[in-house]
Amino acid sequence: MATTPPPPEPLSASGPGSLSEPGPPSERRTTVRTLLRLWPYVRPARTRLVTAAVVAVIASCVSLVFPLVLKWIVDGPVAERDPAGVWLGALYLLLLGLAEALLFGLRRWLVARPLAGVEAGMRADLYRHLQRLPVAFHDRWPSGQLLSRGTTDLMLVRMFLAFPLVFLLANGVTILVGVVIMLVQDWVLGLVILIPTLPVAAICAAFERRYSSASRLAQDQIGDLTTVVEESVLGIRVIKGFGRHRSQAKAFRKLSKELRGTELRKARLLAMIMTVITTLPELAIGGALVLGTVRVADGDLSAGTLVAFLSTALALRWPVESIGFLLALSQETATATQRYFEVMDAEEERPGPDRTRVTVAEGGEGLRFHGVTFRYPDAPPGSPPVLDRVDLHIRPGESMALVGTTGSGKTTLTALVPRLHEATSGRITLDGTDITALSREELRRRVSVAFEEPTLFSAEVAENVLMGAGATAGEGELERALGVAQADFVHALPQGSRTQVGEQGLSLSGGQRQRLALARAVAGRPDFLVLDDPLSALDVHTEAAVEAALRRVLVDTTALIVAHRPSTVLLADRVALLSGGRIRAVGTHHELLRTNAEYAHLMAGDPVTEQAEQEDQR
Ligand SMILES: Nc1ncnc2c1ncn2[C@@H]1O[C@H](COP(=O)(O)OP(=O)(O)OP(=O)(O)O)[C@@H](O)[C@H]1O
Repeated sequence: MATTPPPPEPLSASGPGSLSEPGPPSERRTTVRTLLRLWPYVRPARTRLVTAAVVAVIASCVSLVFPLVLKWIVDGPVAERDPAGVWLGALYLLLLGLAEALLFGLRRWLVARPLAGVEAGMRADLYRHLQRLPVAFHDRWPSGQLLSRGTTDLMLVRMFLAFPLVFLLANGVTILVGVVIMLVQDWVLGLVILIPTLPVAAICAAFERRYSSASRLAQDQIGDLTTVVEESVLGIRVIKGFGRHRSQAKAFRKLSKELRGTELRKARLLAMIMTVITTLPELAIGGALVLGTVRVADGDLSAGTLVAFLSTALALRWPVESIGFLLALSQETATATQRYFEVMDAEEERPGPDRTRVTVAEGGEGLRFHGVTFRYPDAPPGSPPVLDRVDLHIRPGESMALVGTTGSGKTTLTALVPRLHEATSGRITLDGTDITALSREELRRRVSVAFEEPTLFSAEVAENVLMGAGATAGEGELERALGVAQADFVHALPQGSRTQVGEQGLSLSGGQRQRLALARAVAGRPDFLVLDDPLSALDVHTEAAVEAALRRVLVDTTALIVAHRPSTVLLADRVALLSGGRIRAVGTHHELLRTNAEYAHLMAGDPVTEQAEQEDQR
């Protein structure tokens, strides 16, 4: 069975985001390696990115030429009182300024379009991958965590590629070139400027570790906040119905406050590193200024050299000061990348043997469970399996109702047929062929499902229904499916079957949505139909009409129908009782009523059952 790594503990302050614990060394080492995983996405944009980096380096280095022109003006035309020379110097400075501005503009233009493509490509891959991940993965991951990975995290990645990555390189080269220029101009003053290098490097390393933890926590908290917002919007009826605005708002405020706390912690760390990075070099520049002035007074140094030296040092202020900010953004991007790949690394559903297509023998032996055991991957260790060596045979063309108490595992059993979950052990066969030997495409073509909680997509009614049929299905199939599901109300909608149904079909009633989900299940004329209590939201008259139509459909379809109400049970040829993880009895409704006390108890109190019992007694 496919296993996926569990999601990080998003809300736990003692989880991977805790500032007090910088994380294991292996985790820290992976920062650069994590960023390198972006390479396949960045590859197509590499030429433009490299050109942009070169342009940024040239633009930064142009800023270092200003002090050299200044030195030339001070030691030359100014010392020689030559106004024409001063004007010429001013012209050089103007041209340099223009060149610098143009180069920065060019850099922006170079990266904007390809990086939007990188972000879009990564998002498309994430969406594609999410569609292929097993249901067990989606059971475990909160939707907000997935949403935030596909939005905020990817935006951070794009911003990093457009700005910090290029500037880390450009500013690094500028600092190196500037230091060399200063050392060449005067090595003593150059060494004074270099004094803060070691303490700044040590403080940067400590900052990086702490900031990494804080940014992980903040990004996970954004995911949790997104989950709460999403649940509140989807569950707005429950919230209003139960008057839970205040408690829901309180829960939101709590999470929001925690996120604010983490963001403030990040801001404090950033303020600390910015203070250090600004103060220590400023002190060194101050020291160099005092020493330089004394040496100019002693005649050991020309005034022009001191002006050029200090102008170079001042030109390096932005590249040096930006390091804290750039490191912070790099850390946030490493975290975003890590979060992105946590999802991308999760194992997809095994596709099944697509190439060696297995065809199911016609007129075979129906749907069969052979000693099927199932345990949810996240079930507590030692807990009994939900299904324990289930044996069940549904003959070809037969419809079998599955009954059992709430939580007995009916939904779980039905989910195994279309392989929404994989059986832990045992086999399920369709007309004698193991379902794991069929390609997913083939399996889902032959087996149709309708769930108790019907999900409709933001699309036309017709699109929602024909989703269950082949690509060539048209009006005929649509009308037939709507007829079977007794969904005539569709024709009364403003645009008939072309009416858009709202988000999750919320503009329709529960019963209307169930009927559309049922229509979707029968639209493709499947050989095997799995229905998880599909009529629960219908009134008795509509249910009776749907049942009559379904009975006609079920004549040549092998069906497994989860049922709670005897009226649904009566739709089936036979009934299977699921209890304690096993099939305890199989027979007709009336047989089981007579012979199985548990079944009789389960159905007790229902008018249909009571009527059947009275008939039996007569
Ligand atoms: N994703 C899951 N992870 C872990 N346990 C689960 C998961 N889904 C269901 N369960 C557990 O499996 C058991 C069977 O659930 P299932 O939904 O199959 O029951 P059911 O018979 O269909 O119930 P109902 O009649 O109420 O719909 C329950 O104890 C439930 O808590």
